Amino acid sequence: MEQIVAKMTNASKSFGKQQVLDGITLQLAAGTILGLIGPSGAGKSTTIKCLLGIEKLDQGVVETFDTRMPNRKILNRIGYMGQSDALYNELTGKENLVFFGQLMGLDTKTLADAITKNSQLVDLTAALDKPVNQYSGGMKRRLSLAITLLANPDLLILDEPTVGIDPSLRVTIWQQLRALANQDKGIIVTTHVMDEAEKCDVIGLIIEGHLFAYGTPAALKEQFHATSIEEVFLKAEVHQHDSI
Ligand SMILES: Nc1ncnc2c1ncn2[C@@H]1O[C@H](COP(=O)(O)OP(=O)(O)OP(=O)(O)O)[C@@H](O)[C@H]1O
Repeated sequence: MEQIVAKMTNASKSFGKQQVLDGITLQLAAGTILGLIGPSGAGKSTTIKCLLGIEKLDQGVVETFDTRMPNRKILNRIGYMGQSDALYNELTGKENLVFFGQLMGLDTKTLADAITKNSQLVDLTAALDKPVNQYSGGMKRRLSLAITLLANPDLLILDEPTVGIDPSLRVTIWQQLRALANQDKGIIVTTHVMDEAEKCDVIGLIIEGHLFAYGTPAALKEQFHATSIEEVFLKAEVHQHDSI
């Protein structure tokens, strides 16, 4: 039976008078990648912040690893990479990796191995001794991703992980995400890149706080009579505006 790693049921959330999430229900199975797509401001980041317990739902339930969130004990099984890079700019890339790895409680040997492996993955090995304030935006993004992967979490939640990363490295990173999924990790990714969405097992299309469409890329293309997820996205936006 498939193991459900994260589950959100009937989630609603407002900021002041603005309803940002309206009755969102979705789930993530171990070994799969769920991609959240939608226009800017649709509610993707808020959805994942609610999954993590960083934001509190007004209504609905979130469970990860069969535990109702928020729950601190579960957090060490989750790797989260937000949209802004929370890095120490005065420290080098390596010092950042060591600092965050120690915070995660990794022992010296495990941490050293994880730093070697994940720095290679994001192609930062040669830049590890530079201070982060000399990094480009894409390099900071890659360092954040390496930090997120250090503790080998069972659930990865990545908010636009490939922004500022060039196409060839994007391909490598997606190959690695697929390899992690093949090791039974659950992965949630938000993206504005539609060919990345095509690589997901399941896509959730969020428009104005509603889960407007949800299913495999093939199912969504069939539902919208589209040949690509980009076309699904464009048609869905038109549908949404017609229905207002
Ligand atoms: N802490 C907050 N306080 C007030 N409003 C917020 C807060 N966080 C998000 N919002 C609003 O909620 C809406 C959804 O934001 P969210 O960041 O979830 O969108 P998104 O789909 O991730 O957008 P993007 O693709 O641009 O990252 C937006 O209108 C945003 O301005």
